Amino acid sequence: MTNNEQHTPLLSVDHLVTEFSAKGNKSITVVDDVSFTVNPGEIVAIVGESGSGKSITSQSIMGLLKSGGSITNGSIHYQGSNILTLSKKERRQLRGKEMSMIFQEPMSSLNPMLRIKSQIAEALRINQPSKSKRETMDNAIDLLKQVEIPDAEAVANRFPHQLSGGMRQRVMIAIALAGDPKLLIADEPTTALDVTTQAQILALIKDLNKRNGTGVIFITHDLSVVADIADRVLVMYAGKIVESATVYDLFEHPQHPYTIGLMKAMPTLDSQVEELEPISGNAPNLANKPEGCAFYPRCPFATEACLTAVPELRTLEKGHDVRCIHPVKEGVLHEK
Ligand SMILES: Nc1ncnc2c1ncn2[C@@H]1O[C@H](COP(=O)(O)OP(=O)(O)OP(=O)(O)O)[C@@H](O)[C@H]1O
Repeated sequence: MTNNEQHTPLLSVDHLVTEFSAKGNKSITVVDDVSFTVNPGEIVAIVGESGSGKSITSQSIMGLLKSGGSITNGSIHYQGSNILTLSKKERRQLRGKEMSMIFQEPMSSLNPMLRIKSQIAEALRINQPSKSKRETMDNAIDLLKQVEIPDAEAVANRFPHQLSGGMRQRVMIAIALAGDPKLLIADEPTTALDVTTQAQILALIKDLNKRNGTGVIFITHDLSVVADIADRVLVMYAGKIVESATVYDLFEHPQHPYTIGLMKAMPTLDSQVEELEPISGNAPNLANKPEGCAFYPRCPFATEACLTAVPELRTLEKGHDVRCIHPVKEGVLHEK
């Protein structure tokens, strides 16, 4: 038994189901029986194409589902307590202090009318209302330094539009760190950034994770980002986890045809554009999913059985789960 397993996980999501309902329409299940844990100091990546349910999983954890969305089954335990039983006020207190989130486009979360220092101070005051104005401002500058903003004092006096995309994302991370959270959810935080800035932000998140022992859920559609940052990976397809493994196992021994497809579509430093193979077809319409395996219509290895068999998530070896009746390990994959 490893050290991590002896302790209660920081976060434990069990059989989570989240649905959306629109007036007069049947409700649509967008997160379907999702279970995973995050330990302190661990970075868990959730990867999958657009619409696979990554963001709704994180919004369910944060208690930030938009209207029409609701959790209809399962539990979410934070440090051993089911947070789904908390009041709205208690959930609000948890956000910002215990768990924080950063998004793809910082501009939509920052107030364009307020200087950076005031926005960080506002986040600090929620958690430390008794601190003097001077102390709060000093803490705000410290946070900007922690996220490696050069000339923090000058940046503190600027407005969001005066900063580059990378600097704005650093400011968002500083705001997310104001309550000293133990869990950070990063939803595609580097997608809008150029490659160099992306690498700097990833390095910063890794550094904060190692230095403060923060558990991180990192959401992305980009496997090269996963390879760079994650300890463990959950691959999502049509609302379900289809593969879950350590980052090493996932890249060395991918088991699910969807994961293999994502890898073939992933550019590497020495790959030629013509070698890349996008996965054929489109992700299914969640209101009208195929009957058996949801990946069946796009799967180059599918057999008759996949048309009707609904695959369970099963453990192939310790720490490596797959939702496929023909995983690579069992040696039955033959491309059609
Ligand atoms: N407010 C909403 N009402 C109805 N359906 C929604 C709503 N928000 C999201 N969905 C549906 O939930 C599914 C999962 O969406 P989600 O945003 O979690 O996907 P994602 O994997 O994060 O994709 P992306 O990378 O594009 O953000 C999608 O099919 C989407 O259409």
